Amino acid sequence: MSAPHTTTDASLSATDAVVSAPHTAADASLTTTDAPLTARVPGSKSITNRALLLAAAARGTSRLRAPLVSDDTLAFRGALTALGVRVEAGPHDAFWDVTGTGRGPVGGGGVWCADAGTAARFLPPFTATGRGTYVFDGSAQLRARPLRPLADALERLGATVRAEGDAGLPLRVDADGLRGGELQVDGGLSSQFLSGLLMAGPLLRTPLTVTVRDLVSRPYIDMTVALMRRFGAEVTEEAPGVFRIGTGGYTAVDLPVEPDASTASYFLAAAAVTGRTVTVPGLGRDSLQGDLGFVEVLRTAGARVDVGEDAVTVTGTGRLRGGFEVDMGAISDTFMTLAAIAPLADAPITVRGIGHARLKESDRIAAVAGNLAACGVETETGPDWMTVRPGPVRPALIACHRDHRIAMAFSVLGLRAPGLGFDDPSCVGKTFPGFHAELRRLFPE
Ligand SMILES: O=C(O)C1=C[C@@H](OP(=O)(O)O)[C@@H](O)[C@H](O)C1
Ligand SMILES: C=C(OP(=O)(O)O)C(=O)O
Repeated sequence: MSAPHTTTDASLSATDAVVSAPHTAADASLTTTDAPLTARVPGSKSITNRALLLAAAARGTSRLRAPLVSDDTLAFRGALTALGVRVEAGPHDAFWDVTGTGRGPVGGGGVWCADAGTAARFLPPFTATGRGTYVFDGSAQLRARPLRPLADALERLGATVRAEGDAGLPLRVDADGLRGGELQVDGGLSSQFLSGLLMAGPLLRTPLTVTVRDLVSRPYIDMTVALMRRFGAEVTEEAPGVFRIGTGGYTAVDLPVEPDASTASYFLAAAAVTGRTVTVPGLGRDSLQGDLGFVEVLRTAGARVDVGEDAVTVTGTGRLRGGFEVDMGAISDTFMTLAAIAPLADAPITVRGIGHARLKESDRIAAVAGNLAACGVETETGPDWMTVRPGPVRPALIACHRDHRIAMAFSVLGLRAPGLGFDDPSCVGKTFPGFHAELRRLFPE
């Protein structure tokens, strides 16, 4: 399997799905003559939290350079610390040194996951490879998110798991190591179940073969496999969706963390709607993050896009083209970035394949539709799609639903639509506490 080039895969699926793109009005008031901007985008949440886990499971001390420092990664780090893993931060969090034991944790205890889906889905399999009783819990928001397919899979590998909530958390894991063998897992609600099981694989007593059905968010699995290999694991995809993992464990590494591609989507979309040029350094064509494929959607919408070796640049062309449909199932964290700016386009835009986005920090289809309605924008929605019609955007109070991406996506719309307020702007801290300051630095009022 050629793991690292997920960006290309995601971008192909984004552009392939385009069915039509007729164009009409351009906004002549926008120009591209202003100075190019460079966005300071912090580290990838998904890479930081995977690297924390893999380093905790590895033999030796790993150095994670430029990790993301945000609510989600601090929750993940705190949970590992509670499990007895040593994490030492360098000056200004320039790096985190993580000392692993080469096996699962022992001793048991409570594990607080806060709002972090990655903590709730990656840490139970890790603890199950160790010994002791672990009780996982998190915020009311995280308690509402599904965990059952993961709990069932861990039971089949020999753990005793009790899910106390309707969906998942609180979750109790009685651990005494896991056996390998053949395992089937359903990936239709979230890819994170499979990522958690794959990462636990090298710590199992015998080799594991996992077959996944109905997988959403596939690029995150490619990221998981690529990082497992970086930490020395033997993992192969023997047939599409069939993964075999050897029992050789992990070895410590020195790992630079890329800037977060989902976070970059807001600044790149800002370029598209303002007619400016925005570059994000450190995100290039070899990125591990499928969400970089969002730029192909911006290209379809009329922006100029350059994905270079070590940077991505988007230039707005003064018009946002609509009149297309796009499947964003592989990169669903970025669908709100598109949907929030879609009223500015010259024709309707339809996003498909995003049913699983209803199971995140909020029901994201409903949250976007509700906020666009408050702005006087027409939408239509279905179980896994939404259409946004162009039209004037009136001032409104955006309901963030404690969802960082709702706040960030609608902030981009706010660059072109005056009078948007936010009921909970600080919820951006889940992945980028400095988001509003950075957007204001680049686009002063
Ligand atoms: O594995 C990961 O790091 C993630 C996978 C995705 O979730 P789903 O697989 O539930 O879509 C994504 O939405 C989330 O922000 C991070
Ligand atoms: C879905 C998200 O987070 P998680 O699943 O990691 O909580 C997200 O960051 O958009």
